[in-house]
Amino acid sequence: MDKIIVHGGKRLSGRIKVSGAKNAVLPVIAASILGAKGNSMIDEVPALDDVFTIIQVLKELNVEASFQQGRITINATHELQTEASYEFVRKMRASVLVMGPLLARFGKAKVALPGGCAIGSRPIDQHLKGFEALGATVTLGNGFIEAKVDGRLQGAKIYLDIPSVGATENIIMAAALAEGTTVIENVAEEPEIVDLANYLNAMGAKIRGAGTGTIRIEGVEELVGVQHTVIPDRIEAGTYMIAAALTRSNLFIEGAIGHHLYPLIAKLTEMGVEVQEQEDGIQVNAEGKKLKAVDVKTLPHPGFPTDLQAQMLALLCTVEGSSVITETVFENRFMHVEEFKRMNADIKIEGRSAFIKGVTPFKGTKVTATDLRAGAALILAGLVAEGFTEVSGLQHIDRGYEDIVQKLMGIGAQLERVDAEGRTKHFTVTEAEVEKEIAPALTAAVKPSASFA
Ligand SMILES: CC(=O)N[C@H]1[C@@H](OP(=O)(O)OP(=O)(O)OC[C@H]2O[C@@H](n3ccc(=O)[nH]c3=O)[C@H](O)[C@@H]2O)O[C@H](CO)[C@@H](O)[C@@H]1O
Ligand SMILES: C=C(OP(=O)(O)O)C(=O)O
Repeated sequence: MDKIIVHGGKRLSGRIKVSGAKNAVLPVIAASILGAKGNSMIDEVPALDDVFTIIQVLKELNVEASFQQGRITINATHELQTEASYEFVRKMRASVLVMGPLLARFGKAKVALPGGCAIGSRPIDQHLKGFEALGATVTLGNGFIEAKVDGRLQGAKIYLDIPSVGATENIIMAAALAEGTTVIENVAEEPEIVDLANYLNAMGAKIRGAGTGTIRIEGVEELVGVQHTVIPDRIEAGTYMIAAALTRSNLFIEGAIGHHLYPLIAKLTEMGVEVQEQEDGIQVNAEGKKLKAVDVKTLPHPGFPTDLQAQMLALLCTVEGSSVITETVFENRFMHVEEFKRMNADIKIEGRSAFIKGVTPFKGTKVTATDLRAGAALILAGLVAEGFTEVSGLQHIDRGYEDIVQKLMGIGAQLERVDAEGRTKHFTVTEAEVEKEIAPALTAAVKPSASFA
């Protein structure tokens, strides 16, 4: 298995470019299933394992999809299969997002039950409650969930118990083709929901209120494929903003949108980091600054994102004093704490809170990414650690960070990716490599992994 070896102690400087958002592109690709006419063309698509997985899911459904030069072209105009196998849902929970579009367009969808994962049990009851409210019959058995409706789904009033991102996405995709009006209350307000609604509206849907707590959808009879450019990845951007703070550097995060990152900007500012929003990105300057300890509580947007919790924890270890991070979104998202302790961190977990005592002089050692963001956070800690930090578990990082090694090297970090024999892997995911490495994987009907490993 590959590893990333980070040589700590290098000051970072310059510009780092943000890729298209993983969490926006996945629902957008799933929504392309709704295009009964024409091709969908999705631009700024990052070359990530999760993207390759969702393309494989679509191919399994008989959708035509190709990925070239950051653009995915999708044709879903013909009759499709309506079953998504465990193979893919197990690999990536977001595969469950094909359920709403399949149910809306073909009146049936069967998707493997996702099961638990490293950050929590992650049920999908709110998705299913939404489908049922729209008139579908939902049954569970043999590890699958099946939803069926005779004729069209019917518009309904739905209240989500939790503002779930996935449930909001699945239900708006289903309701887009329902007969009549659907009003969903207590929905997720994340920027990725707005991006999905913009894409669906361009396809011909009538969705209002995305980005607020209530979404109203007038169902239409048909949607057509269109071009759409995915928003920049606010979590990747936030990870690099935290990298600037953690290494006490001055970095420009190209493409980052301030409006999507206010909870992080507020915390960094509170800590004493200089953050300046500019037209084409965000400047983050922590050079020569003595940063302050702060408390952080993760919440649904516009609260502090759980997907930046591990990275923030790494940063707070480098600050003098006591900080508390409270994780309210996922019940088990502190698995990385044990790995940070291996690097010398002084952290105690009590219930849903991590009590951090700084300053930690991080020491390089062997650590394992327990999930995607934990992996990125360990790399960040490695940037300031004494000696070498060897991060394994890269299958998590490959799900969500495009070219992380090359990008960090571009701003002065010293790190490399090595294979099991210790040979350096020099690659940027160039278009040629996407074609060479990924295209064959996409043509295989079912392939366990499309990673580079
Ligand atoms: C692909 C994608 O976009 N993933 C993001 C999405 O995940 P995802 O859409 O899975 O996250 P949700 O917003 O659905 O989950 C939030 C919380 O609600 C619970 N829940 C969710 C649905 C449900 O039916 N019942 C239920 O109890 C979950 O277990 C969790 O505790 O939002 C999360 C919260 O911002 C992010 O961490 C993920 O990166
Ligand atoms: C938790 C994440 O993703 P997913 O919902 O796909 O597991 C994430 O992006 O940090």
